[in-house]
Amino acid sequence: MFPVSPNYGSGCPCFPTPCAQAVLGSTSTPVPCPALPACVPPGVLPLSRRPPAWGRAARQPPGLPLALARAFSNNKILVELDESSGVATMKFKSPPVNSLSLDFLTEFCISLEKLENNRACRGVILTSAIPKIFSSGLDITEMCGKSTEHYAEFWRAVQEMWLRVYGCNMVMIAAVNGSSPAGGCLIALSCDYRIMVDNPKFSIGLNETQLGIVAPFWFKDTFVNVVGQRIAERSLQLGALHPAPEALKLGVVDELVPEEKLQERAAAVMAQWLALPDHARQITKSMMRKTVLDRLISHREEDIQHFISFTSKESIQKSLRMYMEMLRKKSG
Ligand SMILES: CC/C=C\C/C=C\C/C=C\C=C\CC(=O)SCCNC(=O)CCNC(=O)[C@H](O)C(C)(C)COP(=O)(O)OP(=O)(O)OC[C@H]1O[C@@H](n2cnc3c(N)ncnc32)[C@H](O)[C@@H]1OP(=O)(O)O
Repeated sequence: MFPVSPNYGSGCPCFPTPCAQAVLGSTSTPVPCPALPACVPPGVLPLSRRPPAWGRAARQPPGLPLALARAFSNNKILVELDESSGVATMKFKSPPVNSLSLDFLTEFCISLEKLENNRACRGVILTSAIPKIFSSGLDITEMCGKSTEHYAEFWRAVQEMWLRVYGCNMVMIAAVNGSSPAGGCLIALSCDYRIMVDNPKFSIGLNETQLGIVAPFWFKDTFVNVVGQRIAERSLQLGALHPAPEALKLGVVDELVPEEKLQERAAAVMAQWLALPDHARQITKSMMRKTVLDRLISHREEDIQHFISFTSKESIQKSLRMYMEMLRKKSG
């Protein structure tokens, strides 16, 4: 099996099965995937790939089986698309706590890409099928006692997930029906709108410092863009997990609803957002988020190296092991 071009990634339409041009020949001269010129920054879909579909859901592209368009589920995420509204729901169902493992992240990116490539889909609601938990954030076991190659692969997948959600042209709504620390909070923050269940037992925030680790700059940028510099600075330094009512006050989430109203409310908010012309909303979104996206895109490899050297430090490994031990003691 030949290696693929360094430009190859899930931004290519042929991902995850590289087309002939994406594969490096024995000369190992990088040959980019032919679809790449159409892909603006890697990991972010260009506006031109999504035709405007304002006012109605566009038709299903020919050749795609209808059943696939309506619902598909691999393992850890259930995806349902309502073609009449153009709204898909991605329901996380990876027990016990929807932690963001490499497998989860890979499935997440493939599922979102399928929806992006489906003209019938204009908006996505992210939610959880696990009671009381939206997502417990990055799977800590992926960052403990593994090889540097594994850390690189894992971190690239985390970056890819963020680039895809934050750079997504579709309307993204987080229906947060449980606790959402760290990476789980990042997913919600990367959406266009956040609705959380009104339950003070559910909390949300970037609690990395509590684990003895540091939220990467693009986590921080995303947070600052939602809540502003002062709230982000205090919350990040303290590694605060905000109970739902406090999260609302600080602007971490946009509204709270009773649990039984969550899906209905998410659908209503989605309908409001989809009432706007796609092209105007998409260009505005891209304009608001471009600087932050570009920062990671242009420093992606450096960020991976940074993650590897940070995570490989014995002191960081020790902190992560102690944290996992604390979780195990609490649960058992
Ligand atoms: C300068 C900087 C440069 C570079 C950047 C470098 C580094 C930055 C790196 C990383 C950034 C990371 C962001 C993250 O997302 S880290 C993950 C943070 N997550 C958490 O802190 C959440 C921890 N979990 C909990 O608080 C709770 O589990 C809960 C509230 C989500 C759910 O509580 P429950 O009581 O319902 O469930 P538990 O009994 O606690 O857990 C069940 C089971 O699941 C295991 N588990 C929980 N969370 C995780 C996780 N995130 N990863 C892996 N495993 C997890 C827990 O241990 C239990 O397992 P056992 O049943 O005991 O085996």
